[in-house]
Amino acid sequence: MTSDLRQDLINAARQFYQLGWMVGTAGNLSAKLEDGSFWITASGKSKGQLQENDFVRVSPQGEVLESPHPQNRPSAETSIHQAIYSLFPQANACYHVHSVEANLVSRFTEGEILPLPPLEMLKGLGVWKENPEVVMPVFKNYLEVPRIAQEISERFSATPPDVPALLIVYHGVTVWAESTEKAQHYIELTEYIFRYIVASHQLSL
Ligand SMILES: CSC[C@@H](O)[C@@H](O)C(=O)COP(=O)(O)O
Ligand SMILES: [Zn+2]
Repeated sequence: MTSDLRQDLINAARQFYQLGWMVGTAGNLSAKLEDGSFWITASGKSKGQLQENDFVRVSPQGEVLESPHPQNRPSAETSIHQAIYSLFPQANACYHVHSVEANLVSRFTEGEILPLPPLEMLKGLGVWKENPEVVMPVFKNYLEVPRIAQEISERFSATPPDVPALLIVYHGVTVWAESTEKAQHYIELTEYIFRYIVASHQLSL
């Protein structure tokens, strides 16, 4: 069971790496187990060639429970995954990638939000509305990652997001879902929406 989930993360990371969304060790992926602990990519690993021992299993509080290599450290952004699993108990996977488009759309944010175009693809993110007017929450990219996690916890506790995704400005997107398969879809969908936004600005639409 645990090894299956890591295999899902390995396969997703390889695909995202090939798409240019996890180059130079960027990004981190995690999947939650039934006891609430989660496997997360160890910090600084090449995401195109992960192996099962390139992960760390951490508790919901962030303690390392299992580390197949003694030198493995949990992702530097583990606190964001912890915040997401704590805020959304139904989430079983949390994926974070860095695409060029996520950084380009950072230019089109309006304070704490990125307005999303009313695309059919939003249905894939759970938005079942005609001509939806929804936004993606945007967070500042503090050097101290726990500070980003704290702001995510505070804002989402007060106001649940329209979509299961958030953008850290000039950094990348994070999505969460009930399964690793859905988290992969959500990354593909958010990246599609980012490409659309970038293209529409290029066309001055
Ligand atoms: C290419 S550096 C990117 C990191 O600073 C970070 O943002 C990231 O996504 C990967 O950190 P990691 O600690 O490997 O999970
Ligand atoms: Zn990152």
